[in-house]
Amino acid sequence: MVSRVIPVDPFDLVIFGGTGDLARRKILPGLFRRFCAGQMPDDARVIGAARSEMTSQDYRDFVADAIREFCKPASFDDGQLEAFQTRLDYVTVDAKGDGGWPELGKLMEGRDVVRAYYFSVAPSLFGDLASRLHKWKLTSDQTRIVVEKPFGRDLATAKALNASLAEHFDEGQIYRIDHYLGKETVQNLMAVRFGNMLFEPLWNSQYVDHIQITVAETVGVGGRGEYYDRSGAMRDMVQNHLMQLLCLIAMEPPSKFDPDAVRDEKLKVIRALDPVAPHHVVRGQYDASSDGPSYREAVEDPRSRTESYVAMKVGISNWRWAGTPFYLRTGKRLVARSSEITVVFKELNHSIFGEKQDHRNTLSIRLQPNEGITLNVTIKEPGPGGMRLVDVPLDMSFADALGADAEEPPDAYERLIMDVIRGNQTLFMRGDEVEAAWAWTDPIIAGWEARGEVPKPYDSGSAGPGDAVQMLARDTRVWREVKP
Ligand SMILES: NC(=O)C1=CN([C@@H]2O[C@H](COP(=O)(O)OP(=O)(O)OC[C@H]3O[C@@H](n4cnc5c(N)ncnc54)[C@H](OP(=O)(O)O)[C@@H]3O)[C@@H](O)[C@H]2O)C=CC1
Ligand SMILES: O=C1O[C@H](COP(=O)(O)O)[C@@H](O)[C@H](O)[C@H]1O
Repeated sequence: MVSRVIPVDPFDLVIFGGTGDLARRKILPGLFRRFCAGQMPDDARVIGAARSEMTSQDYRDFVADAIREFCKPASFDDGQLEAFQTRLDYVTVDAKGDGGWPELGKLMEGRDVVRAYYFSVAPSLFGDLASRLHKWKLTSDQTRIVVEKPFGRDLATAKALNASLAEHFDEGQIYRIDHYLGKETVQNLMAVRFGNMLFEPLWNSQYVDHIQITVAETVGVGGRGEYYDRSGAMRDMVQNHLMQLLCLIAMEPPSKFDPDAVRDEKLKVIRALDPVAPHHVVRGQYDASSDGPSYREAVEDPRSRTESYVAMKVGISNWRWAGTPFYLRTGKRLVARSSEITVVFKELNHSIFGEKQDHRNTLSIRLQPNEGITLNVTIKEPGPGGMRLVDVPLDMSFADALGADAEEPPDAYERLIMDVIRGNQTLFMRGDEVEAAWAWTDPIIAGWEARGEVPKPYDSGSAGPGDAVQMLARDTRVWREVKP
């Protein structure tokens, strides 16, 4: 397969928080992979910025260490790494003070290139960075800012953040990252829905019984306990990643694949979400196991009421989906790392084969691992046993289908950063979308707090709390098995 690398314009990318965890694990290795793929023009530079005192040479060494640690072994050679290092600079900058800003300005002076500022710092610094970029005249029409999650912790804080960014930047310059939108299969979801005749006519409550969205993780909260315990699965995963998946699966076809057409349709879905009744939500918290501490041990709070798991039944009140439930679940320390969306079609209303069997078509879109799509269809059981029906998968793994020599798809962060440089906002959240998502999430969280709800314990390495199974059983449905 011929590799298709679409070149981007020359750029200066300043990473505020260039020494942090996200920069080391995702942003810098991602940029290096794009460099190796030939997508970084000669006149493109990456500038790390943080409070730590270091020289540009120190930073080049720091980045090389990060790349050696987080890029797949043997996927590059030292020559490539040395060439990438020549594109790196570093400035000591304090987001809360004036130190370092003139030096940053000097470094960027006189360069007629795209300017992108990646805010990879704590959200409390986003407003400081925006106003100091403005104060030190480091912005122009060519400027873009990339804002990490979490984008607020509720509607009020998200509105305040939108307002503070809007003081200095137009909406067209603000790139709110949701890295799930950069995943290969998430974009494939749109290709499958809107690039085929086959599915769209059946994509509604007349033919779809229900839809399941699962994002299961094996990892716990790790070193991010302090942040996570203030957030929980609802704020950390549902309000953003699962909400985006729900939007893409449920939205109307946009008139074209452009940023506002797509984001308008997603917004309509969020605004059509029903309020969620308390008995349609299950919250869980993982227990200790032989290979790891309990949630409460991990966050060092023996009474924490924060959920590491949430499952919910969601309704969409619009013409297409009224009556079709969407079941969402996500959690940490589960049995497998497995993210998938499954569309479960209705049973046939009459069987000509004279036997009543539960045969349903399902379409599963696997996000990770083993990205691909499986369509379950009913056929005759092979052999002389008469007309007995059996369900078989039509399975397509993208890796197999595209061939062993297919180029490995860019990871979510590298794809999204290149979209920032290109000025393409399709895979980024618009301010009104984020606010609408919080407006739906806030009352659910407020209800838990008002009722003093304690999450249900679940075994690490399990599929989550039994109550989530009961929630579907009440609807005579079952969750898909969580398997790697
Ligand atoms: N890590 C992850 O997996 C994920 C992180 N995120 C988000 O990304 C952002 C960064 O997270 P993460 O990298 O984990 O955080 P870290 O705490 O690891 O890094 C924070 C960075 O900010 C710098 N910094 C802190 N204070 C200032 C300041 N006053 N002025 C300038 N720089 C400052 C730090 O460097 P120094 O101390 O030298 O100034 C460091 O480079 C956060 O918004 C987080 O929510 C989102 C998803 C996943
Ligand atoms: O944003 C986040 O996502 C990760 C899961 O991302 P994935 O790409 O590994 O599926 C999650 O672990 C983290 O808590 C959350 O902040």
